[in-house]
Amino acid sequence: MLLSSVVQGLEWNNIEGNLDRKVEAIAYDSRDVVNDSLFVAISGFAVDGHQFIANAVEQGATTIILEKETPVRGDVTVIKVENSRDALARISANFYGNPTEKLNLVGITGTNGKTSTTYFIKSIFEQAKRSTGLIGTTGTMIGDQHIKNKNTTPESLNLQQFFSKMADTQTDNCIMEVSSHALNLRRVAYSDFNIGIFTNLSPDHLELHKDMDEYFEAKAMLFDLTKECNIVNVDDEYGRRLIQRVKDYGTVLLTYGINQKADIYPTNIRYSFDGTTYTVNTPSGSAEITVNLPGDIYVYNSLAAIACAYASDISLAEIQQGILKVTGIKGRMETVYKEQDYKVIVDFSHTEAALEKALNTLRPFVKGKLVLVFGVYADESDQGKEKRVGMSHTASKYADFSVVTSDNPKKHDQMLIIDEIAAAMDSFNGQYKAIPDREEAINYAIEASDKDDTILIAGKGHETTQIIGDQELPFNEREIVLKALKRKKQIVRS
Ligand SMILES: CC(=O)N[C@H]1[C@@H](OP(=O)(O)OP(=O)(O)OC[C@H]2O[C@@H](n3ccc(=O)[nH]c3=O)[C@H](O)[C@@H]2O)O[C@H](CO)[C@@H](O)[C@@H]1O[C@H](C)C(=O)N[C@@H](C)C(=O)N[C@H](CCC(=O)O)C(=O)O
Repeated sequence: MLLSSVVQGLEWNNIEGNLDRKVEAIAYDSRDVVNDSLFVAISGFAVDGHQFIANAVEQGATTIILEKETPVRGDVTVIKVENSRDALARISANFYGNPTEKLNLVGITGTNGKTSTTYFIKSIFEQAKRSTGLIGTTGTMIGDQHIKNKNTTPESLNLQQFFSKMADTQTDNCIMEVSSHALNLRRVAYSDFNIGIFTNLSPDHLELHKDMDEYFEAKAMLFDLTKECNIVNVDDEYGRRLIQRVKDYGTVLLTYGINQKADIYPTNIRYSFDGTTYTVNTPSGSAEITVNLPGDIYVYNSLAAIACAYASDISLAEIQQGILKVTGIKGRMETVYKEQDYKVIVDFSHTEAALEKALNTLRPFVKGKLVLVFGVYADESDQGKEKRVGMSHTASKYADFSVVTSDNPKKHDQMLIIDEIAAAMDSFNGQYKAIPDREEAINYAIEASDKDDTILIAGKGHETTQIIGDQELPFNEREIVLKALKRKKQIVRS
C-alpha cells in the first residue's frame, strides 16, 4: 500500500521525506519490523518506544511516526504527530481498509460483566444464523479459530487486523469487550460501533484513571463512538449518569435493569445454584429465559444481551434458545467440582464489587461453610493498597473463612502484599490463614473443608498462568483442585 494512502486522514505536525513509498507492514514494536515497515514509536508506561527507532530502521523500517523530536538517520520518511497511539489507530484502520465499515460492531464496556455479555450475544446471534466473531478477555474468536489476546481489548493494529479477517471471512458481526484502558489509549479510535453497552462501574484500574470520575469519563467515550444504539444498565448509579449524557445523542437509547423502570426487565425471577429462570419483558413481548449461570450478575448480563438482540431485530424465540445454549463460561462462576452439597467454584472476581456479588450469589446455596481463596493482584505501578483493604473487608464480611494468597504479584513483593491483606483482615476480625503459594493455598482449602462446604477460588477465572517477577508460570486451578480432591478422598478411604 502507498504511504500516502496509509496516512489518509492523519493529522501531523511535521513531515520529513516523501509519501510516495510503499508500506508492507505496520509495527509498534521494533521486534516486529520487517522490510518497508512503518514503525510507530510510542512513549510507553514501561519504556519509551522512541529509543528503538534506530533499531527499527536497521531492520528495514522506511517510515517512522513519532510524537517526540528524535533524530532519525537514513532514507526514511519521518512524520511527527501529537499522539502516536491515536496515529497508530488511524493508519491501522486505513491499512486494513477500514473494516469496521463492513461489520456490525457491538462494544461492551463496564467494570464487570463484559465477558459473559459477549458470550450471550454471540450465542443469540448465532442462533439467529448471524455469523459472529468475538474479541475479549478470553481471546479472539473468528470462525473456528481461537486466538489468545495479550489484552482484553487488543492494540489498534491487532484489532484492525482481526476486524479485517472477520470482514474477509463473511463474519458480519463482531461483539467485543472495550476496556477503559483501550478507550484512554485510543485502541478503538476510528472503529465504527453500531451498538454500545454499559454494564456497571465500581472501583478498579484507579492506577490509570486517578478517580472514579476519570474512570467514568474513559468508559463514556465508547458512547461517543456509537452510531445506532446505546444500551445502559439503569440500576447502576453510573449507568444513570450515562443516560443523562447520551439521551440527546440522537441514537436509540435502551435501558435494562431489575430494580428501576427499564425497557427490558425481568419478572418472576427464580434462583438456583445451577442457574436462574425469569420472564423477560421487552417492548415487543415477553419470554421465559433460562440462564445456566447462578445469581443476579447473570440476570443483568443476559438482560444486556437481550437488549442488544432486541435492537438487532432478533426474535424472542431465538433469544430464548441463544441464552439457553450458554451452558457455562470458563472461569465465570465455573463449578469445577460438585458432589451433593460440596462445591468448588472458580471465578474471575477480582474487584470488591465482583467478589461481594460472587459470595452473595453462593451464600443461599451453602449448607456448611463458605470458604474463599483470594489474593489481590498487583498492577504495574502497584497502587493497589486501597483494593487490598477493600477486598479484605468483603472477604471478612461475606465468607466464613478465607485463605489469603497471591494473585499475579508481578515484580512486586508478594509477601508485602499478603502482609497488607492480613493486617486488613485482622482489622475486620476476618477468619483467615495466609499461605503465599497459591497452589498450597488451594490445597489447604480443599484439605480443611468439610462435606457440606462451598469453596470459591476467586481472581484468576479463565487465566492459566501466575505472573511472578518477569515469569508467566503455568497455573491451572482446575487441575490443582481435582488433584487435591483425589488426595483427600484417598486419605479418607485409607
Ligand atoms: C499499562 C498498559 O496499558 N500497558 C500497555 C502498553 O504497554 P506500555 O506502554 O507499557 O509499553 P512499553 O513496554 O512501555 O513499550 C512502549 C513501546 O515500545 C515498544 N517496544 C518495546 C520494546 C522493544 O524492544 N521494542 C519496542 O518497540 C512497545 O511495543 C511499545 O509500543 O501498550 C501495550 C501495547 O498496546 C499493551 O500491551 C500494554 O498492556 C499491558 C500488557 C497491560 O497489562 N495492560 C492492562 C493494564 C490493560 O490494558 N488492561 C485492559 C483490561 C482491563 C480490564 O477490563 O480488566 C485491557 O484491555 O487488557
